[in-house]
Amino acid sequence: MKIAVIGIGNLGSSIANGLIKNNTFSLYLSSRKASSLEAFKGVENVKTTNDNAWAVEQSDIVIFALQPKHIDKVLAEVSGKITENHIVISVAAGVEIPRIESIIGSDKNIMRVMPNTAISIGKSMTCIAANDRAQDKVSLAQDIFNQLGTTLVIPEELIQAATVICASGIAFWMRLVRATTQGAIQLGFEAHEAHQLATQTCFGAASLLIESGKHPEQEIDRVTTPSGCTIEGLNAMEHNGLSSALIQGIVASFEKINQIKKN
Ligand SMILES: NC(=O)C1=CN([C@@H]2O[C@H](COP(=O)(O)OP(=O)(O)OC[C@H]3O[C@@H](n4cnc5c(N)ncnc54)[C@H](OP(=O)(O)O)[C@@H]3O)[C@@H](O)[C@H]2O)C=CC1
Ligand SMILES: O=C(O)[C@@H]1CCC=N1
Repeated sequence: MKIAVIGIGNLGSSIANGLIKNNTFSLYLSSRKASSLEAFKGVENVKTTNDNAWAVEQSDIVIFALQPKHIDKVLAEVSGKITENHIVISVAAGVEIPRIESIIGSDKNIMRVMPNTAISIGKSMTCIAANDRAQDKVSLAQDIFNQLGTTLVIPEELIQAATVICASGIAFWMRLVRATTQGAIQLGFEAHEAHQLATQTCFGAASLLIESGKHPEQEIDRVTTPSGCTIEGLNAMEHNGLSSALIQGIVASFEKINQIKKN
């Protein structure tokens, strides 16, 4: 399978790194600046270029990892090279399938895929939506992205919400980890120890929920000793608006992505 990634920035490089670790794909990485491609020079099964059209011509699947403000121009530039056999994947936040179809044609296989930066280590939560033409190609996309984490196929209307929860979500969880680290340092741990305690506890909490399939409150009930320190801490956090702040942040992020969609 030959995969082109157009735009080797934060997400494009994460996708490339995930695909390289997998070691079953031939990759064509295209970006404007030589510095964006430097880290991939000489890597086995990887070709780098600043010629987007060439990368499209070489590949079966093309992933456009461009900012919303750049994607229309690049799609128009390579449109003539996109065939009915290509699978065109956009990860651009807020850029809807009809907008892509209006540039390259609705007779093309088009998907909006929303991974997160954990794709670089094969741990992405990736949501996938496809246009009518590409419905029979969705399982192929799932096969690829399942090798880079976990996938969920969703209707396109939910991709904006998935972007907030899964893609922006990485930043939200990082901030919670950082705050926990700051708390641990205040309680007496060295910074590196605090980081280890926070990240491993976060990992343990997520793993417990994934492996048990339980609701978070069931696991919380097992930790909260009556009159104990956990419920004291949880209630203080809620009095200060922890759940409310998170939900408001998610909604604010969703409102913003819907503005990007209109631009
Ligand atoms: N970052 C994230 O976690 C996530 C991002 N997204 C979406 O992915 C997209 C990319 O985001 P992100 O990686 O953060 O953005 P970046 O700005 O880091 O990367 C975009 C890259 O596109 C390249 N580029 C711009 N114009 C061209 C062109 N004409 N030809 C080839 N390459 C070009 C730039 O490369 P150069 O530097 O070489 O000029 C730049 O590095 C956005 O639409 C974003 O909404 C979605 C989910 C998660
Ligand atoms: O912040 C953004 O707009 C992009 C989309 C999700 C993650 N990064």
